[in-house]
Amino acid sequence: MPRSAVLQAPFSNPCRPRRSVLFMPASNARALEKARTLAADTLVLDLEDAVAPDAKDVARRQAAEAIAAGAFGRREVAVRINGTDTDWWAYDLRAVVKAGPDAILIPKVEDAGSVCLVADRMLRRGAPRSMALWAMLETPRAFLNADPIAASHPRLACLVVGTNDLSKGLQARQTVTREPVITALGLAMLAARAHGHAILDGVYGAIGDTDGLRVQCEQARDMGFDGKTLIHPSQIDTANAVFAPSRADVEDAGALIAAYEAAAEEGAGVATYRGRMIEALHVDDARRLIALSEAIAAL
Ligand SMILES: CC(C)(COP(=O)(O)OP(=O)(O)OC[C@H]1O[C@@H](n2cnc3c(N)ncnc32)[C@H](O)[C@@H]1OP(=O)(O)O)[C@@H](O)C(=O)NCCC(=O)NCCSC(=O)C[C@H](O)C(=O)O
Ligand SMILES: [Mg+2]
Repeated sequence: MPRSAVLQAPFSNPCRPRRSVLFMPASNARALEKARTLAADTLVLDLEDAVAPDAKDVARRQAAEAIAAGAFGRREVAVRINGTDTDWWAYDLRAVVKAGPDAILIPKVEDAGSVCLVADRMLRRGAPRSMALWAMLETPRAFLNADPIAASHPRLACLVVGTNDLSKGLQARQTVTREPVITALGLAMLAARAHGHAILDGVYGAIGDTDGLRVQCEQARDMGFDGKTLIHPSQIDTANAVFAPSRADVEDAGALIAAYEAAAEEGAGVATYRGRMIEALHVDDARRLIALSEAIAAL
């Protein structure tokens, strides 16, 4: 590959910040209304586990009405439908696809077939090409099948890890630092990036524990996750701060690019910057970081 191509190599989802991805039960009209005022990058209107069986009809209707009414500004809006092992998911799609969410999130995906099943039904319901499909990995089998799931369909754009259901399935304890699920997080991360997808971390259930939330956000950011799924508005600021490049990060990235370009002018393919070896790959990463920072600023 010529060096110019390396320097401008594409990277996954360069311009869509997903630092904070807030779930809310679509049966909760107050939460749907409040979401329009919150600083979350993405909203997930839940039709699945946060909605009681008796409230599924109301939730579907409210989700569709809220999306059709709009006023979500630049926030991305996804709908989590019920799993393909239920009687509800097809009704969910029938209600919400025509309202035009940005994405449909399928919970408890265990194989490529269920992604294709939902994708086919979305097509039949008239979903535009721009409507993405996201898949939640939440069971031991899902993480073992992460690669075929990630490769399953061109509409698939994002993986989301469900660490509550995973911990249940593993009979693992939920700890702040997550050693019991770190292998699964790594498998999901490998599969997402191998196929150019975004990837979001699981929720942190201790709503008042900002320190614990920050630890998990920093861990996820360092692993490469794009952001964290959240359950309460009080968690948004922490996720937004941790997953955004700092001003110092952006300045450092700009200086690194300048140092590399100066060395490249001299015909070198490798240089040193602040005592570190830098190559074209570091320039790609610096460009990604700057692009993310600019996209956040544009919000
Ligand atoms: C957990 C909650 C039920 C708590 O609700 P509540 O008691 O109403 O909280 P507060 O009184 O502190 O709320 C303060 C105000 O904020 C609004 N609010 C609260 N939560 C949300 C929200 N998620 N989105 C939007 N707005 C929200 C309240 O309405 C109050 O507003 P105001 O009237 O102005 O005072 C509740 O937070 C909640 O339902 N959270 C989301 C639960 C959910 O969606 N769960 C599903 C996702 S979890 C998951 O996916 C796990 C995964 O599957 C896995 O396996 O790991
Ligand atoms: Mg779950």
